[in-house]
Amino acid sequence: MISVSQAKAILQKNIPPRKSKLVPLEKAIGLICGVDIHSPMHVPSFDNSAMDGYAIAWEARKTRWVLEGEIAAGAKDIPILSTGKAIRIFTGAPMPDGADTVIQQEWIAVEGSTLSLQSGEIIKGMHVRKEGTQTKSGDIIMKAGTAITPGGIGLLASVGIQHVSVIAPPSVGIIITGNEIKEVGQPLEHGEIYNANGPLLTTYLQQEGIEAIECIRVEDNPDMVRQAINKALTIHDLILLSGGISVGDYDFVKEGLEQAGVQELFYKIKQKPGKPLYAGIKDEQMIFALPGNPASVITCFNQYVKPSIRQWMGKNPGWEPTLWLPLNSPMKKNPDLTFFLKIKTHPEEVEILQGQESFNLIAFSTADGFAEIPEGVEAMEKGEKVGVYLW
Ligand SMILES: Nc1nc2c(c(=O)[nH]1)N[C@H]1C(S)=C(S)[C@@H](COP(=O)(O)OP(=O)(O)OC[C@H]3O[C@@H](n4cnc5c(N)ncnc54)[C@H](O)[C@@H]3O)O[C@H]1N2
Ligand code: MOO
Repeated sequence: MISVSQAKAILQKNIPPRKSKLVPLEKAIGLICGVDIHSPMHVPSFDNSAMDGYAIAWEARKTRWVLEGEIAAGAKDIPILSTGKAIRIFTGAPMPDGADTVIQQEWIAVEGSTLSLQSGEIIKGMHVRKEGTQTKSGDIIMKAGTAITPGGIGLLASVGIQHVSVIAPPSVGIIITGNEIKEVGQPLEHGEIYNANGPLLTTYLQQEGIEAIECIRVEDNPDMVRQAINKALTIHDLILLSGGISVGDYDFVKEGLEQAGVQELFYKIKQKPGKPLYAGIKDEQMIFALPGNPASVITCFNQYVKPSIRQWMGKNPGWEPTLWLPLNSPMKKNPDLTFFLKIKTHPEEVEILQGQESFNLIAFSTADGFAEIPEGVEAMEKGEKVGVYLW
């Protein structure tokens, strides 16, 4: 069996190569920009007013103008400014030829068609947003590797970009094994349980920005498990299996993966929960067989699958704890294993929640992360700091 850090190091070295794809702008949120993006236009694309006020040609010590005409935002017929005159103008409206300065209306008194300056010092060029001052056509406006935010989408939309090349999220096939599993909505017979792993894995993947998810169920039958694996390998980049990876007589996942030509990266980690985790690769595909207990699935997903996906997608993977906080109670454990404990964080401390068994999901109603208690540690005192992974 390998340690948690060895398993993570193996995964980090074996993430398949990235692929890129073109997506509509509104689908790019949360994804990583795949190439440097150049602006196809100047921004602003025309000189325009930054204020509601009056467009003038600046002259030293001039304080009176004759008003003629107006220009609203979006106006098509733009008058030319005559010498000594002013044109009424609004924020975002194109500047008229002949004008170089805008005076905000609060500084001006209007009497008939005469404008007089009441206060303020007019600086040549003030309140004019000049063409190309934000961005020149051809400038790089977003670098490859940037996480695309709503603000970034606004920037790209502002230069008329409709599609953006991003690092493609992997397409994922989930295979849920188990004769005892029923879907929510079906009646349960004695000995049966509801499928928790399918919905939790699907929604974890959705949170990572993955839309191409197929989730199927197979019985604990070696031929059916093998066929499901082979089919998933023809379609998906990432395959997640739930259950059937331990040593029972009805655990057929490992042999199914071997028969499908998957190369094992590791099997079994010195950890609790999730000890019998399997990871493998085939061509440019990655495969995880997650131990069926739901809390083991959640732990293994968060510790190994999620960081692998994030690294694959060019994001910050989060292989290590993000926070160190003191325990609010002492704890004891088996020193041969790393423990991942469901926790609730409080402003200054960590609470270890009740129900740490691998079958027990109750802690997830309040948990906001895991604490990692490393291999080698047998006991911890109240107040000792633990590494925390928040969801
Ligand atoms: N003799 C040994 N037995 C077991 C060992 C061991 O080392 N020696 N390891 C235990 C550990 S640790 C784990 S974890 C489990 C992993 O078992 P499998 O991956 O083979 O999973 P299953 O046996 O199929 O299921 C385990 C458990 O989880 C429930 N389950 C399965 N799928 C779902 C689902 N989709 N939704 C909700 N619950 C699910 C299933 O009913 C079982 O109770 O092996 C131990 N045994
Ligand atoms: O390792 Mo298992 O996931 O503890 O029950």
